[in-house]
Amino acid sequence: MAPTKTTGKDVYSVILPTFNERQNLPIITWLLNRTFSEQNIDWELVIVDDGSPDGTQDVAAQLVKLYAPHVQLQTRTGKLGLGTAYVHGLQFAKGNYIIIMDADFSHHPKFIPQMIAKQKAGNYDIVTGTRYAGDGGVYGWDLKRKLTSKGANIFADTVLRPGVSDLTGSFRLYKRDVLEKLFQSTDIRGFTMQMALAVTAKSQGFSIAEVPISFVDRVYGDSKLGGEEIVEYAKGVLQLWWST
Ligand SMILES: Nc1nc2c(ncn2[C@@H]2O[C@H](COP(=O)(O)OP(=O)(O)O[C@H]3O[C@H](CO)[C@@H](O)[C@H](O)[C@@H]3O)[C@@H](O)[C@H]2O)c(=O)[nH]1
Repeated sequence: MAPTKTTGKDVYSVILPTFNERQNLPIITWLLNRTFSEQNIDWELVIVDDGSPDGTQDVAAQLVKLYAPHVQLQTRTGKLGLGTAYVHGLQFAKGNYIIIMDADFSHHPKFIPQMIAKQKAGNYDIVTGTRYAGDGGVYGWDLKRKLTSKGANIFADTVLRPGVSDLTGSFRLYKRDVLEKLFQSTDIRGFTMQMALAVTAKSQGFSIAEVPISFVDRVYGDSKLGGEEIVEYAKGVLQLWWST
């Protein structure tokens, strides 16, 4: 892909929440470095680790040295959840654009230049990766997980009508000030937060563009999504329906 045109002052901060990602972290960091370097884009990586027992923080500390000054490690004690990890990471991020993604390659860095180009083309407030439009897709999930994800999107779309094809996906590019406003506007966190941020953004008039992505299930480690999160999600949809 041809290099993406940025203003020269733009800095992209990737916030990467990690819990037990020791095996994935070196490769995702290498891929991010390669992607941004090839495009000559100013970037940083903010790893937010919640005391992973598998030694993720030791690996991250090595990466901080190896990729200096691009990588920083922020730690919290105990597993405090995906949503609050983004909020925590944003306090330390220096970029005027924020990218949030997973550490396990389900979100491949190769889509980042397309997301940046899309944002620039329309000066969008948010660009979201979508598995459910264009040539986007999901690979490697069993039927139960596919139905859960699709069902969660259909449920929220039917109740809230936000016009975003992938409400639960978390591979997104935000203008920093927009993300800050959204964090202040909704207190919904956890896995439900992606949906809450998109719905709140739409209700506040922010523009959202989409880039189709291939979501590939993780090879190393386990998903942290459980029944509790699914119940929380349903509650979150109804809470937003009531409040918007
Ligand atoms: N710091 C921190 N990180 C966490 C925590 N829980 C999960 N993570 C990190 O958050 C990312 C996503 O977690 P997974 O457990 O791999 O998520 P998933 O089940 O594959 O869910 C994906 O799909 C969902 C539905 O489409 C998405 O909503 C979700 O954001 C994610 O993309 C990974 O980098 C993981 O290490 C936590 O409590 N704390």
